[in-house]
Amino acid sequence: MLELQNISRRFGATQAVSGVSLKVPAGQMVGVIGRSGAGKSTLLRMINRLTEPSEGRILHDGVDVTALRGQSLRDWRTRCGMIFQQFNLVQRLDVLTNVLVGRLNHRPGPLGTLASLFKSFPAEERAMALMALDRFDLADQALQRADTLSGGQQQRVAIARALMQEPRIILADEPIASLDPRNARTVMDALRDVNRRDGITVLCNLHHLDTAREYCTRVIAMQGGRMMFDGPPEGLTAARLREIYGVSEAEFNEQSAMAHAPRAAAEASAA
Ligand SMILES: Nc1ncnc2c1ncn2[C@@H]1O[C@H](COP(=O)(O)OP(=O)(O)OP(=O)(O)O)[C@@H](O)[C@H]1O
Repeated sequence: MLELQNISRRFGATQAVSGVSLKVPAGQMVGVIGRSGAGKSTLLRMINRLTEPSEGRILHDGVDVTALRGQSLRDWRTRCGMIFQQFNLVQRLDVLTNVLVGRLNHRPGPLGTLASLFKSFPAEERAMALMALDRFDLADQALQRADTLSGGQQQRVAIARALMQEPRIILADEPIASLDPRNARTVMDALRDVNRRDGITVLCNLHHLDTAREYCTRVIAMQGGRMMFDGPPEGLTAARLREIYGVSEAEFNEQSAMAHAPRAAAEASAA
């Protein structure tokens, strides 16, 4: 169980997240929706402590995550895989090595350079990485450079890399905001697969309510740093959505798409 107790974060005069409390039982797939600037990224980043909360506590299975330091904080970050909008792969390295990078936190001692590392991964870790790639139909691309893949493929490599951490939770920060609809679907399918087959809790920032509705059993709607709704997607009716955002669902989706239009367009032309 992941529990956020009255979590807030300020950046100067900006209240990015304001007094959010929620409990997420293990194995849920939760969609966090909201417009650009609503506080979605800050909320997720506080969970693995990439961003420090200004106030409040985060507990995981009773452990106070907000108090962790040093190795125990690194261990917590290993248990919380993070997926970013821009994939964050090492572009010049091959796909398999990128996936193996997810294993680095599991080994003590100095790391050496990434390129020279490959040979030092034990055969079982290399097999584990290949299986993770195969599961997302990427085994044939294992030895290609990461920058030769489409955005959807790169994001699935990032999910495979996160799986190598053997996480309990995956935090996906706008994982499909840069992708065209076809690639977006393959990435959401991959996240659903790790949620259902591996029982990994998934928290996923999304712009479109229809994606949350299709993939998530629980939706959290953020607006101005506050959590305005927390419940099953069918509870977020047209009337409730208008109450929160002052617009229809079509207008909400359109505004969200426009906020990320340049990135999505660049991705579509690169694919
Ligand atoms: N490091 C930072 N320094 C200053 N302000 C920040 C920082 N990170 C976020 N903010 C501000 O906090 C607010 C919430 O930002 P956040 O990125 O969490 O929103 P979001 O809902 O994820 O938006 P988007 O969909 O555009 O990613 C915004 O006003 C943003 O400008």
